[in-house]
Amino acid sequence: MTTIAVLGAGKIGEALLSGLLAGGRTPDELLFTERYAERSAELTKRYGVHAVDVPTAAARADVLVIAVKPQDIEPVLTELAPVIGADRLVVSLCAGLPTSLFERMLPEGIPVVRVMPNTPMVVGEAMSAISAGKHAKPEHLSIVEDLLGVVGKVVRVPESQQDAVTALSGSGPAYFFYLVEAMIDAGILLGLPRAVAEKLIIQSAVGAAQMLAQTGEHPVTLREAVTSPAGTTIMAIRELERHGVRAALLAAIEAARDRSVELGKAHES
Ligand SMILES: NC(=O)C1=CN([C@@H]2O[C@H](COP(=O)(O)OP(=O)(O)OC[C@H]3O[C@@H](n4cnc5c(N)ncnc54)[C@H](O)[C@@H]3O)[C@@H](O)[C@H]2O)C=CC1
Ligand SMILES: O=C(O)[C@@H]1CCC=N1
Repeated sequence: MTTIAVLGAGKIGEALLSGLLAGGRTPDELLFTERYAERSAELTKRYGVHAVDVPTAAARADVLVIAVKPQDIEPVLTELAPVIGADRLVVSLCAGLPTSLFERMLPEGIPVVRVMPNTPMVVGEAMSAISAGKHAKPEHLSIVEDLLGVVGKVVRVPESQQDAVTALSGSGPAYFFYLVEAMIDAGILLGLPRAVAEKLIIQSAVGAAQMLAQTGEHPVTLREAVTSPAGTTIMAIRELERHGVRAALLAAIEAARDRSVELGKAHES
């Protein structure tokens, strides 16, 4: 039985714990550490998973998943370094932080796998990209693939691509939520009751996502099928182009990539 400890059970840490439980893991295979006692109590009540301190997590868990904010990484690694055994696997979910930071702060030879997941983990639909650090072997990548395969899809990427991945799929759900929020507002503008607008847009988003996932058709083909000559859709597309929505997305995702690079640089020695 592989025991997994999540160090820092905030939004993504909780998403992982709940996704693993929904995927068939039992609470006794999972542990977490948390800075705030109130948060620990809340998670234990909700999931039956126990909060421990870092030495206990290092002693009992085979896989230590680090899910604190990048800005909070150093105290966690300082606490972990003296207590971690050589047979443990460290998995970082932290945006921007290179595996070299973990390798530098932890004892020599500890395998580290960098992961960029996303929050659809809570419904078993995460997209996670994984990269091996210098001491991580193919079997370590396989362990992480098996672990995250329970909560969604997993791809392997070179670590040099992780900042781009972070901007695309790590932050990606937020862009879709933003779009949905704006489209619901448009429904309100057109006089629909909020509940109706929400239902229309959420189901349209689910349907469109399922079509993308299941048909294998290119998004352009799917969009063209909705866009009738001199119809309604092309009038909306013209406005989206006029307002530079495509260019805004390119610039937005580039800015997210740049921020990921910057978060990593803040911890360079
Ligand atoms: N939220 C998201 O959609 C995603 C987040 N990530 C990454 O996951 C990490 C966590 O992000 P969130 O969950 O959004 O942040 P969060 O702030 O919700 O969670 C971080 C948790 O770590 C705890 N913490 C901080 N220092 C600690 C310490 N020394 N010991 C124990 N617990 C400690 C905090 O109390 C908090 O509950 C970040 O590095 C972020 O880049 C990655 C992919 C997606
Ligand atoms: O916004 C952030 O920094 C984190 C990383 C990817 C998604 N959320």
